[in-house]
Amino acid sequence: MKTVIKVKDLYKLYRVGDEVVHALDGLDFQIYEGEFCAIVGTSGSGKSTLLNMLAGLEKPTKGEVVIADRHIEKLNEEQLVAFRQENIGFIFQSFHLMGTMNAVENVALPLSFRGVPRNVRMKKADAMLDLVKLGKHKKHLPKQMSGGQQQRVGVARALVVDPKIIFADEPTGNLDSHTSEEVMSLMQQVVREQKRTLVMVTHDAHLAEYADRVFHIRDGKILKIDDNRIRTEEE
Ligand SMILES: Nc1ncnc2c1ncn2[C@@H]1O[C@H](COP(=O)(O)OP(=O)(O)OP(=O)(O)O)[C@@H](O)[C@H]1O
Repeated sequence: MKTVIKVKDLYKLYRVGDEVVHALDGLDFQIYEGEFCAIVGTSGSGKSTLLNMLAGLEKPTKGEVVIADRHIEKLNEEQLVAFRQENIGFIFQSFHLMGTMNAVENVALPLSFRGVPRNVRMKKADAMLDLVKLGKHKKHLPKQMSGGQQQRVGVARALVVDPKIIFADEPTGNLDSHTSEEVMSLMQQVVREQKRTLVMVTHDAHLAEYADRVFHIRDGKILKIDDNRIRTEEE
């Protein structure tokens, strides 16, 4: 199996007044190509800090984050922007869709930042919306769609740039439990079909069951890593 993300001896400390918070307290792990990994923990356990380190949004205090053979912690801002554009798709809790653009236009947006011609953009966005089963809602504005449909647009938008890795931060945090399950199973399916690597952060241990592997994090440390694939095979 090919390693896509390698985290080595990772620390992030924050100083708050006289106190030092160990947000990440010595993490070591690898994520392999094609895996769906969930990082699970309660509020304040360090999930968002970890995702920020992986995406290069913050610098670690110590340690290494190697993604697709690049040392993320050593890149400057300009290199990081280029790296993210080339390798990473994001799915956000609050969808982050443009209210004045319809579904296809929203999905096509990341391609316009890369200078892809309009007809190619629209064709790709169209295909992605079919993939997330929103074929009938292509011309709908975000406000004309349900929360679950809006997040499916978010999933399509993350995939449209052919990213090696997708990061999702509480992607179903604003959805009811039934819709959350639908979005999770869609993400699971497209990640498998398209052989993407997906790293999702959630506080919900039940939703984490959709992942291939579950990293349990507490006080900035990994307590254990569960492999759901082994269990599924045994069942
Ligand atoms: N910028 C910061 N300055 C100081 N402390 C911080 C900062 N960011 C995070 N922390 C602290 O680091 C720890 C981990 O925070 P983090 O946001 O990663 O947790 P989380 O698991 O994502 O929580 P939640 O589920 O509530 O978002 C917490 O104790 C938090 O208070």
